[in-house]
Amino acid sequence: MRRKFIVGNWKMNGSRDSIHEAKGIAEAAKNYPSVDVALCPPFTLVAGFAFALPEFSIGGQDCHVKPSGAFTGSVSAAMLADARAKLVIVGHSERREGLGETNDEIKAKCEAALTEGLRVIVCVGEPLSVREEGKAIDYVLAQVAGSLPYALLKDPSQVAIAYEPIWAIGTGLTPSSDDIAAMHGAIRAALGDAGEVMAILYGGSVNGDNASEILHLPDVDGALVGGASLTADKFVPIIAAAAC
Ligand SMILES: O=C[C@H](O)COP(=O)(O)O
Repeated sequence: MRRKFIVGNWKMNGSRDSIHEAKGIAEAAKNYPSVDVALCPPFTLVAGFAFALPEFSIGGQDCHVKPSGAFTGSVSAAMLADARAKLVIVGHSERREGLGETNDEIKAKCEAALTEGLRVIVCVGEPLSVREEGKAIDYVLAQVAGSLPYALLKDPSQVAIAYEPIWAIGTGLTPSSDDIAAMHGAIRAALGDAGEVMAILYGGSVNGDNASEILHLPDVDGALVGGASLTADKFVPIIAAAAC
């Protein structure tokens, strides 16, 4: 049985003072031991949060493919591990679409992260035009096939897929329950044996009101939450919904 996994992606939000929210979330998460909870703040806060909350999972939002070198502005998986991060998000659509990241780059980042002992969340998701053309499942399965480092998948539980339809991110829109279940089922089937243990998360406008319905759909093992993860009062109800 796969454990529910709820991950907060703070994107480019938060300051050192936000440790109060992170502590509130980490403290409340102890009340839901059946749920794995993690927070991915901006790079500047990773080490501070991770050292302040050693029992809790703090992660990065991206990593470079190389461990070190002349790559101005980049942070490696080895650096995240050194900062006591336990996981990293790769391939978020804000990087795929916004910065032109390719499946090959995302696969290499995934390999780098696994090599450093980090759990990896690989994001996939279709733009609205693809959904409207009726090609969303084919599009997402191609991203899954192209982004996962199958050769390195000795322990598939170290990898999670986050299905995030781009048009649902930060918009208040979500796919129908049937559409979410159909996509997650298709991803599960495509993963073969690895799909037995690999978590498949849903992301895109998850909040305290819709979390329970989404998290109890077939093949939905958790959520990647943006805006509603920034404060304990909004994020904790989503963790609680995963526990029920
Ligand atoms: O990584 C998180 C997702 O992009 C979802 O963001 P959102 O919950 O603000 O829609």
